[in-house]
Amino acid sequence: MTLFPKGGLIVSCQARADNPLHGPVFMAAMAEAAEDGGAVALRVNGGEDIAAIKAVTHLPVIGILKMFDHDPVYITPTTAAVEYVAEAGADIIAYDATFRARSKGDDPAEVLKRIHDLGKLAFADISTFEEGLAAADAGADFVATTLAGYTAETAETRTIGPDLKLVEQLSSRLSIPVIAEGRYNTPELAASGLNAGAYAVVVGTMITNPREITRSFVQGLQQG
Ligand SMILES: CC(=O)N[C@H](C=O)[C@@H](O)[C@H](O)[C@H](O)COP(=O)(O)O
Repeated sequence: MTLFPKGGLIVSCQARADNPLHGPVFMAAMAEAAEDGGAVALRVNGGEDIAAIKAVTHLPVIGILKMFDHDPVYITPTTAAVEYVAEAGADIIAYDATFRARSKGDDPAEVLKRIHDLGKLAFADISTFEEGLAAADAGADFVATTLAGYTAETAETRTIGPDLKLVEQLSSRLSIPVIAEGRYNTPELAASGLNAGAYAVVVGTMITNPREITRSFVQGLQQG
């Protein structure tokens, strides 16, 4: 069971507290725009935004709770976070499934179990091939390349664009859907994620973060 069709676009509607578009009113509008534009699912952070978005769209929501006080493992790092995201109405719950040591928070196996116990699908955010295999072995329903380039181990080898090689490696090995996520900043790159074998592609910044989109244009102009 996947809840959304193969080959589709998942739009991540997230805005941190320092972003002028922070808050459920703006995120719900983003979600409606994404649905109108043809997105097949949404990725959403926090209970308020998830509930607001579930009220205005029909799309399945991949919910997360970012807890930066649990850094470096901040994406839904506890079973309590899973309960909160489920309660808010998420259909699928994404969690950090990297091998990183956790000073706080729960073991990823416990987080995964809680997601399934609550009747939700588990979306494993990983940064390496080995983490992807381990997450699939553990019973995750999706494996996503979300954290490739964002962990201490992968920062040095971070690609400027998306990590297509990782998508290719995981897709040729796993039978569960592999989701391409992270730095798919153009429609062409998103298509290349599917060509690399991804089931679907998540795009965030370049659709729902006008401040970053503006910065990329300004930079383009400065570079002439
Ligand atoms: C690393 C991390 O925390 N990624 C987050 C996960 O929820 C989001 O900040 C990203 O926007 C999302 O993964 C989509 O990626 P991009 O914005 O590159 O299209």
